[in-house]
Amino acid sequence: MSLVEIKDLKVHYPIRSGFWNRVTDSVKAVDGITFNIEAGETYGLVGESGSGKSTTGKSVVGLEKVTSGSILYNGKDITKAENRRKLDYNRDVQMIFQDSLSSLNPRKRIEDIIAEPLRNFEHLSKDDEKLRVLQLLNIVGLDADALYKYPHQFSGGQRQRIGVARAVATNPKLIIADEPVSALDLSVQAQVLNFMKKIQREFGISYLFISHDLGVVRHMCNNIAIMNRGRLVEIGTREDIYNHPLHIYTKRLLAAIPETNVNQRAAHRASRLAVEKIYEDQQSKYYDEDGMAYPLVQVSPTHSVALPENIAKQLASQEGEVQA
Ligand SMILES: Nc1ncnc2c1ncn2[C@@H]1O[C@H](COP(=O)(O)OP(=O)(O)OP(=O)(O)O)[C@@H](O)[C@H]1O
Repeated sequence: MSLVEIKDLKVHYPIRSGFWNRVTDSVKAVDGITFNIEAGETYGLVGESGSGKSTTGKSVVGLEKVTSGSILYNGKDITKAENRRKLDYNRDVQMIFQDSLSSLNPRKRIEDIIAEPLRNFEHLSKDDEKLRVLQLLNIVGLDADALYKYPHQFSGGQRQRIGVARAVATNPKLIIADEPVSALDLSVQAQVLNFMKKIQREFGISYLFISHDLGVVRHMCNNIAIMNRGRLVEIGTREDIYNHPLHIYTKRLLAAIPETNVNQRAAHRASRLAVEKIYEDQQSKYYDEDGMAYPLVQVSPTHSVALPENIAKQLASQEGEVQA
């Protein structure tokens, strides 16, 4: 059994219009996605803005009402509030947000911000609580003088590390990290990601790592799902996605990773243009008549792509993949 099993999850937002404010349509933010997260792994959920990643993340933490489908945590469906209560789910599953300035209360000192989940769930003595907060600050590489400061007195990278410390305070099993480093400079990104990895090793945490950037996800994730307009277009291991991408949408995301090596820039630009040309010429091959992704088809034990079966198998064999 996987730690988390997401099965045919749908989150549709009603659109109301007219004098009677009736529901006339819906935004299919998440439209039938299925994937599993194993204990101790980092699972990447990647797609452009608006593809439904945050809605998925919020559904897993229980912040979003699910339209249909299930989210099993240790085998229990946590889309039902009574199961969340029974399982101590709010303690076991935490979230790290992209924007640390607005997700950390500006009027509270760091000591109180990090202690908040402890106060909700652990009920420690004042001394034990302070000791625990100091340990957590230490884990994310911050000094004791941070205790009495406010969020605005820190850099973006430091604030994100405070967000990580707060998220791990209750020893969670799963952390939903929604674009945790997108707002940071490249050098600071690496620092925060390293802290997240260190904490994962120490505490055996699983991450659902949400990002629009396949470049960031590469060094973090064992398995990756690519999301496009509420559906999954490709699922695979890191090797499958980076070395044998099959869907044009995945190839476009890969081509969008900035090239840092100056000598490679011309070649990188040429391959990006080539991918864009394939996208323009062959879009209809990759999407159904409504412009939506097809259901996923398995092409190897670890790799699935959203294409008609014959095309999926043909592309996979061109890539030299073992067929399921
Ligand atoms: N509360 C809401 N009511 C109506 N539509 C919503 C709501 N929340 C999200 N949406 C819509 O659902 C779709 C998916 O949004 P979501 O925020 O999950 O995407 P995302 O991939 O996380 O993008 P971003 O990285 O920009 O947040 C978008 O079209 C968005 O406008």
